[in-house]
Amino acid sequence: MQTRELLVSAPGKVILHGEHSVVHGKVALAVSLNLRTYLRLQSTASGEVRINLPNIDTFLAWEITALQPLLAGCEEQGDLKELDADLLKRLRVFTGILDDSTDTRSMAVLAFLYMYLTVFAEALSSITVSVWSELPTGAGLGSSAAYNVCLSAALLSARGTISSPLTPQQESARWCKEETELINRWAFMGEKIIHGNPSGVDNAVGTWGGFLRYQAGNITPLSWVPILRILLTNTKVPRSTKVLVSGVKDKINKFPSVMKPVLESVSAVSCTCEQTLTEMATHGPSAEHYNILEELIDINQHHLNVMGVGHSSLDTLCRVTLARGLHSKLTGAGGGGCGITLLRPETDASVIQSTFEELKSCGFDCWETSIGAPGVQQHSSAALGQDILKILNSY
Ligand SMILES: Nc1ncnc2c1ncn2[C@@H]1O[C@H](COP(=O)(O)OP(=O)(O)OP(=O)(O)O)[C@@H](O)[C@H]1O
Ligand SMILES: C[C@@](O)(CCO)CC(=O)[O-]
Ligand SMILES: [Mg+2]
Repeated sequence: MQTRELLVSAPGKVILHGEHSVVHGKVALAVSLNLRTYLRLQSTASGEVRINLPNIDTFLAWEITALQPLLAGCEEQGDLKELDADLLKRLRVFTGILDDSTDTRSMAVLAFLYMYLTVFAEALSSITVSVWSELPTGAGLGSSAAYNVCLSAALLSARGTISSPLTPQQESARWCKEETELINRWAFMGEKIIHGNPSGVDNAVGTWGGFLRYQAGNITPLSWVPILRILLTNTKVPRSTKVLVSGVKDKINKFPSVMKPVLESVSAVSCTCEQTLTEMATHGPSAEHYNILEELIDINQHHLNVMGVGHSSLDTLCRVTLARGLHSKLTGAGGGGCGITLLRPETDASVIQSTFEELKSCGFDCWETSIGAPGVQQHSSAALGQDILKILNSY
C-alpha cells in the first residue's frame, strides 16, 4: 500500500451505433461523454474495507479478517480473461447475493469486493472508497463501466501494481499505455460481474476516452471525426443491461437465421457511419452527409426494435423529434434508459427549445451534450469542483 489518498475519474459514453451487435462480435462506434464518475480512495488503519456509494444509498464495511478466508484456494490472476467463478461463488454466499440478482446495490458491491480481493490478494489493506457520479445509474450511458474503470484504476494504483501518475505540479494526469491497458482489463472483470456478458466497449471508452471503433476486443481510436451536436434524452424508464443482453441472446438462439442478418446489418450501419464521418472530417460536412447519418439512425433504431430492446418511451422520443425533422435512436442497452438525437448545424435554437419542452412534458430529462471527453484520469483535489469534493470527503 503506497497511497494515503487517491482521486480518480472516468467518463460515461454514448454508443452511436452497434449496441447489442457488438456483444456478438460486430462493429460498434462509441464516444465518451462530459459526464463523469469520481472516486476517492483513502488508506486507513481501521482494519476495515469500507465503501460509500451515495448515488445508490449504499454504505457498507467489512472486517479484513472476515474477507481473508474468501481468498483461500484463489489462483493468481493471470491474463485476466476469465472471472474466478469459485471466488465469485464464495462472495455470493458471503454477501447473501443470489445468482440471478440484478439489484443495483448487490451488483455494485459484488464488483467492488471481487476487484478489491483480486487486486490486493495476499496483501489486503484497510481502505475507504467513495464513489459519486454525474451519470444516471442504469440508463444506458455506461455508468457501470465508469464505476468499474474508476475502481480498477484506484485499486491497482493503491496496491502499487500500476503507478500514481500525478506529479505535485499537475492537476490531472493519465497512466501510460501499458498501465491503461491493465486498468481496462480489470474494469472488464467488473463489467462481467454487473453485465453477465459484456462486449468490453463501454469500459474501453471509459478507460481511453474519445471516439472509438470497437470490434471483438480491438479498439481503434477515431481521430478524424467532425464535431457532432447530440441531444441526450433520459426517458427515466429503469432497465438492466444484463437482462436486455441476455434477452437478445435468447432471440438469436431461437431464430438464428432471422437474427444473424440483423446483427450483420447493424455492423454495416456502423461501418457506413464511420466512412461518412471520415468524409465529413476530410472534405467538410454537407447536407447530404447529414441525410445519410439520419437515415442510418432510423435504420438502426428499427433493427434494435427487432432485437426486442425498444420501449414505448423510446418510440415517443423518436416520434416527438421526428415531428421537428430530427432523428433519434436508443443508446446503450435500450429497454428505456437514454436515446440520442442528432442535431444538424442549421437546426434552429427555437426547434431545439420546443423539442426540449415537449420531451420534458413527457417526463423525460433532455440536454445537449458534449462528446469526446478524456478517459480515466488521476486528479489533485484542486482539479475537482467544490461540490464533488464535498460529497467525496463527507465519508
Ligand atoms: N454511481 C454508482 N455507484 C454505484 N454503483 C453504480 C454506479 N453507477 C453504476 N453502478 C452500478 O452499475 C449498474 C448499472 O449498470 P448497467 O450496465 O445496467 O447500466 P449502465 O451502465 O448505466 O447502462 P449501459 O450498460 O446500457 O451503458 C448499477 O446497477 C450499479 O450496480
Ligand atoms: C448493450 C451493449 O452492447 C452496450 C451497453 O452499453 C452491451 C455491451 O456491449 O456490453
Ligand atoms: Mg453498463
